[in-house]
Amino acid sequence: MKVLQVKHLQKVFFPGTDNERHVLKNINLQVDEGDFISVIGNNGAGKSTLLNTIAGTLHADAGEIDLASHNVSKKSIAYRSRWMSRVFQDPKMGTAGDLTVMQNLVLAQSHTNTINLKWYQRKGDVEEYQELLKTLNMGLENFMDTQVKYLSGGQRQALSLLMATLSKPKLLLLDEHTAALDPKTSQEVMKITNEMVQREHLTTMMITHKMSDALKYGNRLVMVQDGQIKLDVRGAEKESLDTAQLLQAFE
Ligand SMILES: Nc1ncnc2c1ncn2[C@@H]1O[C@H](COP(=O)(O)OP(=O)(O)OP(=O)(O)O)[C@@H](O)[C@H]1O
Repeated sequence: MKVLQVKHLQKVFFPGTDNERHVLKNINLQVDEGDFISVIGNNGAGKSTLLNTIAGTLHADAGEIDLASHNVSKKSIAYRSRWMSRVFQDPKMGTAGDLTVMQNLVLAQSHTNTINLKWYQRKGDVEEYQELLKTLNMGLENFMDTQVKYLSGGQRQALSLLMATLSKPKLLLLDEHTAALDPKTSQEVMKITNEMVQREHLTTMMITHKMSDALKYGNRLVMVQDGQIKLDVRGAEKESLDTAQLLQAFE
């Protein structure tokens, strides 16, 4: 079953001026349920613009976006977020620094349920959240009442991931979500990401500049180049790719 269908998507920045730039040129992409897609490409290729138009941060100039069988092309970010979650490069973007770990989790949950911050302070619920945090293996279950601004970047990004997936989104968008972390933490967060995606069967699009991660994780790899999809491989074909072949595909 398809989760996302992008049809003839186009985005032009500064149209009609000397700076006119066609950043998305007739992009067509179908994302099936359970796909875990690594999205790679040169700086300025259009990867983030593609994610931004899917998420609704930017509106496309032409084309159509169907998400969970709804035409969302002209819909707001809020409307699309019924089915979609996003984690950004900056760990600060996905969490509220002045709120505690617990309060952040409650807030994330309240996007789908009508609950309030107090309601979820009951013992049973605290334990439920602690169990969830334990799955991250970052010791966050011991910091339930700590303000998130005091966490490390890796802990904060792992929490962002958990918050983004609490509502069991149909589509998870990861926009270079490990790029701001040190190499070791980046690998830890990548491992957590993969475990979460597999456990929850999350359909995922992940932008990364790390060729090794793009090859290692996911069932599918999409390369964006100059606003177009240059490469779209999956399954055994993806498995057989190596870094040298990928680098060759870059122009
Ligand atoms: N809001 C915007 N207004 C004007 N130009 C933009 C805007 N967003 C992106 N661009 C331009 O569109 C082009 C593609 O940018 P985009 O961020 O999508 O590339 P990318 O593939 O994600 O690159 P990177 O790997 O460097 O993040 C770039 O030339 C960028 O300067």
